[in-house]
Amino acid sequence: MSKLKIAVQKSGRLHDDSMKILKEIGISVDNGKDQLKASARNFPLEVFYLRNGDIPQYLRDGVVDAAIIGENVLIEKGDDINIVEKLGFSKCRVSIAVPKASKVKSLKDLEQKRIATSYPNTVNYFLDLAGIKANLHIINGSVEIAPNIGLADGICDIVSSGSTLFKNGLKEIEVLLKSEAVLATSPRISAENQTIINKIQFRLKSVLKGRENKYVLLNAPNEKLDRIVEILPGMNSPTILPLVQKGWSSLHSVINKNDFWNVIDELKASGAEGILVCPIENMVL
Ligand SMILES: Nc1ncnc2c1ncn2[C@@H]1O[C@H](COP(=O)(O)OP(=O)(O)OP(=O)(O)O)[C@@H](O)[C@H]1O
Ligand SMILES: O=P(O)(O)OC[C@H]1O[C@H](OP(=O)(O)OP(=O)(O)O)[C@H](O)[C@@H]1O
Ligand SMILES: [Mg+2]
Repeated sequence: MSKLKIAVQKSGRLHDDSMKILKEIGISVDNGKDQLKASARNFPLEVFYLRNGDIPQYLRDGVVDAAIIGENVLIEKGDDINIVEKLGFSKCRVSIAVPKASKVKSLKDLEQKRIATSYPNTVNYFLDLAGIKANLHIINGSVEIAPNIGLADGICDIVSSGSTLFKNGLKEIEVLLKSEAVLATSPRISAENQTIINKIQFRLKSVLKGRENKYVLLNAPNEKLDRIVEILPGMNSPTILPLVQKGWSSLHSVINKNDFWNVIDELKASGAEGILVCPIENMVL
């Protein structure tokens, strides 16, 4: 039986969450700190632990069939690679930043300026769109230091909290793109391995949907139930079961985790008691 070869970052920001999501979809693999390859124990899958930046080439060549990778790296190096599913972790943006005192306010002001970056294709794409010509200095790390040492007038790099920019006296002037970890596939994937990816995608959707929602249980007097049902924007009609205590019922519903905090006060004011909110592991739709 064919095994799907999937690349996961060997170490770095994507590694732990990538292994965690594989585990959450029921695939057990040895963690790769000291090894480059591992087989799943209960699924036709082989994991290759690789550098994030090398993965687009491996996908293109068909050396691996699929990968968990930062979307920003695919935009930079893999525009022919298919994104199957966004995974909701390692969220960041790729932005242009300049020293706080700089007069550069937008892409337009970068004409003939020096920009340090590890993302030359991305920067060039956006500069071309804006009709701007600038000089790129390609460096592989510590990009934020470049303006301070006189190497560049601005930078293009990953921003998340913004603290690295802040510590280096830089301000973000333009967000070029937003990124998160994604499941991507090789253009050379076989039909047989595509069916394995389809299974993985189905499981991922169930886990990701579960993460977005909470299972809510509460008790309420029967005469208050209609109002409470109105407040709860449930997936389907909620389940209502009678309690031993006469005139009271227990109500169960699935609710978006963000919506829950918006309605909690109203639920209490409408007579809901003993409210329990539980995580959902999987939501199969
Ligand atoms: N500060 C951050 N916050 C959130 N996500 C980030 C951040 N920095 C990077 N990422 C995301 O995580 C990915 C991996 O980043 P990391 O710094 O671990 O590796 P790398 O140096 O890009 O890759 P390599 O594995 O090739 O050494 C990036 O491509 C990006 O998608
Ligand atoms: O906005 P922030 O939350 O400060 O995050 C942004 C920083 O995170 C990344 O570096 P990382 O820590 O991955 O170091 P690296 O350059 O060694 O990859 C990125 O290259 C930025 O420098
Ligand atoms: Mg990094």
